[in-house]
Amino acid sequence: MKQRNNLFIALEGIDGSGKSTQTKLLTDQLTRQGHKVYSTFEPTNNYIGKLIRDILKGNTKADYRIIAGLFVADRLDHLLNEEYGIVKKLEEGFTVIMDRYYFSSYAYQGAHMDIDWVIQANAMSANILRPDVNIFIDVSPEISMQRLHANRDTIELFETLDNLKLVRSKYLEAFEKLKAVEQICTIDGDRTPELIAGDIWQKVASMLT
Ligand SMILES: Nc1ncnc2c1ncn2[C@@H]1O[C@H](COP(=O)(O)OP(=O)(O)OP(=O)(O)O)[C@@H](O)[C@H]1O
Ligand SMILES: Cc1cn([C@H]2C[C@H](O)[C@@H](COP(=O)(O)O)O2)c(=O)[nH]c1=O
Repeated sequence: MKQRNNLFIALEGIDGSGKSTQTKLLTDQLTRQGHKVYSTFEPTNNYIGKLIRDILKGNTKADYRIIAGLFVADRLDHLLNEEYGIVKKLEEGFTVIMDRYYFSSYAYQGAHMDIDWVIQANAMSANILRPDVNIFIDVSPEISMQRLHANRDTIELFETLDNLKLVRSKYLEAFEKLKAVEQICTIDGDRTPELIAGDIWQKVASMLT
């Protein structure tokens, strides 16, 4: 197994699976251990990400193919931007934690169009940077919907029970298709944040020098 001091970690899961919660817990843990950490997310808050969020809220209408293309463009900017790009952050020695990366496109856009097309459309990002590990927080869609309704006033475009069931199945399909080239670690997310964080830390610690 590759052991390095700064890693590129992608956290994946359906809406409400606890990615933001676990990003924070992992950031705190790594920081306590003396690592420089850059935590970030997709869709970004930059110019393309803002347009995507407008579409997700229902304020702007767009065809699914256009949404898929916007995620690809947002991702390339997120990788390559000279100011905030992840490639630069890794070169500077940061461990980068991503709340969603290209497996989110495979699962969410793959739920509405040919998954192989979505994988092809993201090939440039995969060639630039493949995560050292994709951590999939696997939560049942029913639990995830309960969490979203308990904690949010608004529900976005993809956040229905039927869609989240479909998205979860597309994550599993994408992992199966790409298991030869991707590092995938599945964590049972139907538990307390502390237990989930413990398992994530065990995986990450095993990859550090
Ligand atoms: N293991 C857990 N058990 C119970 N509640 C949780 C757990 N993890 C997170 N939550 C709560 O569920 C809600 C969603 O969590 P969080 O925002 O971390 O998920 P997310 O995957 O980032 O969501 P989204 O994809 O919608 O941004 C939050 O209110 C959070 O406090
Ligand atoms: C990166 C990415 C995200 N999405 C979807 C998944 C969520 O429903 C929204 C917003 O993400 P958040 O974590 O809830 O803030 O965007 C997607 O469809 N495709 C993607 O590539």
